[in-house]
Amino acid sequence: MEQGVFITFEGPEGAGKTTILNKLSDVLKQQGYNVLQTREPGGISISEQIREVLLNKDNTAMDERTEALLYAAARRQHLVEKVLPALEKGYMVLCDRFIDSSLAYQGYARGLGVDEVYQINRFAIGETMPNLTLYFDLDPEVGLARIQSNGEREINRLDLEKLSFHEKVREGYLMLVDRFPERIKLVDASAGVEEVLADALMIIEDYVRK
Ligand SMILES: Nc1ncnc2c1ncn2[C@@H]1O[C@H](COP(=O)(O)OP(=O)(O)OP(=O)(O)O)[C@@H](O)[C@H]1O
Ligand SMILES: Cc1cn([C@H]2C[C@H](O)[C@@H](COP(=O)(O)O)O2)c(=O)[nH]c1=O
Repeated sequence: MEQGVFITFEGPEGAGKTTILNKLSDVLKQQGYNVLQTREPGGISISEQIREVLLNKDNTAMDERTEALLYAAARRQHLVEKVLPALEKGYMVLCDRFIDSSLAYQGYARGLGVDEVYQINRFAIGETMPNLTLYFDLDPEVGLARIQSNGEREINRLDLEKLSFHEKVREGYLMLVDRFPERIKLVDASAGVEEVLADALMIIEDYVRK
């Protein structure tokens, strides 16, 4: 059977990844694709349990390397239990965050080192990298304000980091866009939802047409 396509969605807090992912899923299903929508950290029971530990606001004592290792562990389990079987069945897998989150948040913003964090993730994911990554670029102040005005979105441990941390996350992502221009495509997430959706859809359609 034909191998599927693995597409990941990245960006700082409140950039609109989940909003656009939900809409893209519907559009792509209507176009006839078998779509699996999932997220990191989480997506399956073990990884959702790790997510609770990672994002719990009370876990202020969490060491930075512990954090990086827990994200990688959640990623491994999610990959083998959910993502790889779907790709083997030919699905288009749309995943809210993947390795680039670890590179931007733990590697760059926490200062653990992008190459070091890449190495522990290679142990977790082996050769599996996304075919395509959409990076939703937004001023973190705007993203955090969006989250605060959304009454349904719980504020988590990472959201509570200083603005300077979130600015470094964005810097980290922009560095990754420069480093992997073939795989990572930038979407201007400051536009309205319909415009962002159209841009994201165009990037995916361009990719699958090739
Ligand atoms: N283009 C947009 N313009 C204005 N508001 C938006 C836009 N996209 C999403 N929002 C709103 O911003 C908030 C955050 O959106 P969403 O949850 O999709 O972001 P996210 O990138 O998944 O965030 P996080 O990764 O931090 O959970 C929501 O209230 C959503 O309705
Ligand atoms: C996968 C991954 C995620 N993070 C951070 C990014 C966010 O602050 C949270 C996840 O919350 P979301 O509402 O689902 O976006 O976790 C990270 O720091 N490192 C990672 O690898």
